[in-house]
Amino acid sequence: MTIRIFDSGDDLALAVSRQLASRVQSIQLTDRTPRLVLTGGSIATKIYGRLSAESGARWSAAHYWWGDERFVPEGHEDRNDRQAREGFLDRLAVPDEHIHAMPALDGGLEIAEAADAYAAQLPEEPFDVVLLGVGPDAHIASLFPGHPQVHELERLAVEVLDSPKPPPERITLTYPALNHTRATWFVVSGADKAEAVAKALAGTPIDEAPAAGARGIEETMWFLDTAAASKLPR
Ligand SMILES: O=C1O[C@H](COP(=O)(O)O)[C@@H](O)[C@H](O)[C@H]1O
Repeated sequence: MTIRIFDSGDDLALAVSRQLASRVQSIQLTDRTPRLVLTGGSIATKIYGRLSAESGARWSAAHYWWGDERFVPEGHEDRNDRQAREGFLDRLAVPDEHIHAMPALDGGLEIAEAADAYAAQLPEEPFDVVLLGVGPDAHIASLFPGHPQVHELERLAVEVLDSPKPPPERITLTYPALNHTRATWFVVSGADKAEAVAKALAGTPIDEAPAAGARGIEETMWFLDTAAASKLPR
């Protein structure tokens, strides 16, 4: 596991955008298609805004999934896919068939069916990078402390009906899907996340700190700003 600490959220976002571009580029140099899992959340907006066409990565040739999504109508401002489309997918001309968005409330499926439909769309091969924001309660994706979804080992995507953070209805990947990845990159900014980061890195049980349960097969990186890192032991 690697921890990188930056002076500010802006510095963190720039570093993650550069490292992601370089990872995508090196995968493409081996003639593989990069498979990336996106996150919602505040720092993700900054990262997406810094992804650029000049970086050397062919963003339009990569494929994108989500770690979680809010079960609201398509195009709703709470949708994590809208955030990513506005942040970079539209700007960098990523074709629709590469964007594997989770089903929406108005998509014609009940939420549990929608979760199963999404699970069926996941690749068999591992993801290349799973990006994860972390909430102040140490949640990742929509795996919340004390909620049964953290113990799901069979289904790859599940419904959440009572998210403590609005909106209440969501779909989330579970650990078996999130951890089927070469690399896991946590991206965390702000003093309100400091305790969550400290708990996760101390190996607190997943029931209390879901972030403690995510890891990549080859690499687990924590990108923190100094505020988010402020409760780590020296
Ligand atoms: O609700 C969510 O929250 C987390 C963290 O968001 P943040 O704004 O506190 O950084 C995010 O990772 C997740 O994708 C999202 O749906």
